[in-house]
Amino acid sequence: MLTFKDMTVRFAGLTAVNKLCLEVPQGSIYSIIGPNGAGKTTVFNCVSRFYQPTEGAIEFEGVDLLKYKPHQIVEQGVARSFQNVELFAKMTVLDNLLTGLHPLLKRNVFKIALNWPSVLRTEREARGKAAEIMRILEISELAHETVENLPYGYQKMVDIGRAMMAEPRLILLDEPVAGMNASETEHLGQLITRLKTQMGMTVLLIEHDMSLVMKISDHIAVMNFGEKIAEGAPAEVQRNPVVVEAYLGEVADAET
Ligand SMILES: Nc1ncnc2c1ncn2[C@@H]1O[C@H](COP(=O)(O)OP(=O)(O)OP(=O)(O)O)[C@@H](O)[C@H]1O
Repeated sequence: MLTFKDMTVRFAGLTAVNKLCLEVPQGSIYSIIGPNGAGKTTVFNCVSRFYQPTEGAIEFEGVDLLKYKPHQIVEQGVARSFQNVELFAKMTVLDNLLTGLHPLLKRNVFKIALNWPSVLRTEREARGKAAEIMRILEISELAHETVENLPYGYQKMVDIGRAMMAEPRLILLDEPVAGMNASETEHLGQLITRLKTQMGMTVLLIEHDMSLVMKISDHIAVMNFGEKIAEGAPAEVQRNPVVVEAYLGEVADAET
């Protein structure tokens, strides 16, 4: 579904990502792990088109993704959550979710000007969709709460809910459980699995919580210093000595 072909990203003298090749299969939870500064978020920023790779290609469903601008990506079926929650803090949960549709609605501006009943229908449908997503996230009772008043774990949920609003076929989640406690992590892990199994989305995940990654991923790519150093199913990656040395050493030691 998503293919990286020899993608390199350089910032001045620094090579953040070096000749990366990845193939993300449709319908999978595909995780990218690696130490801080390995290049994971840079990969996301290329997919969401905030960064332009220096070399190489990204294809989504066989189409060159690099020809699109950031605001066109949602229309192509790709949405993302952010490492640091980036919501409208003074707005309600419901209104934040509705902003997730904004990139899709924008192009209908003439329709909006000329056809008021259809706009009302669109708004009704949008609210219906937001209600459905809040139900899935189990945050319906928070619909009219101002986001800045919510605990961090709930803000993360809203951030993901906003990405879900566009019904993407591919959703990028950047450290979704960072800052969450164990039960919030468990809950969100189940939700991420449901994005795949019930909603048919493909999930590209960056996450430092190794027990979550090992539990929910179908496939894991490991990066270090901008390079892919290993990939495979969770069990394969977990026992790969190169990975253990680069990243999982402490986790493996702790578990044995
Ligand atoms: N806009 C930028 N300008 C210059 N350097 C950058 C930029 N974005 C990222 N980098 C550098 O690229 C490297 C990879 O950073 P990146 O954020 O992709 O790593 P990461 O694996 O996501 O790390 P973390 O797990 O800490 O989020 C780092 O050395 C970082 O400082």
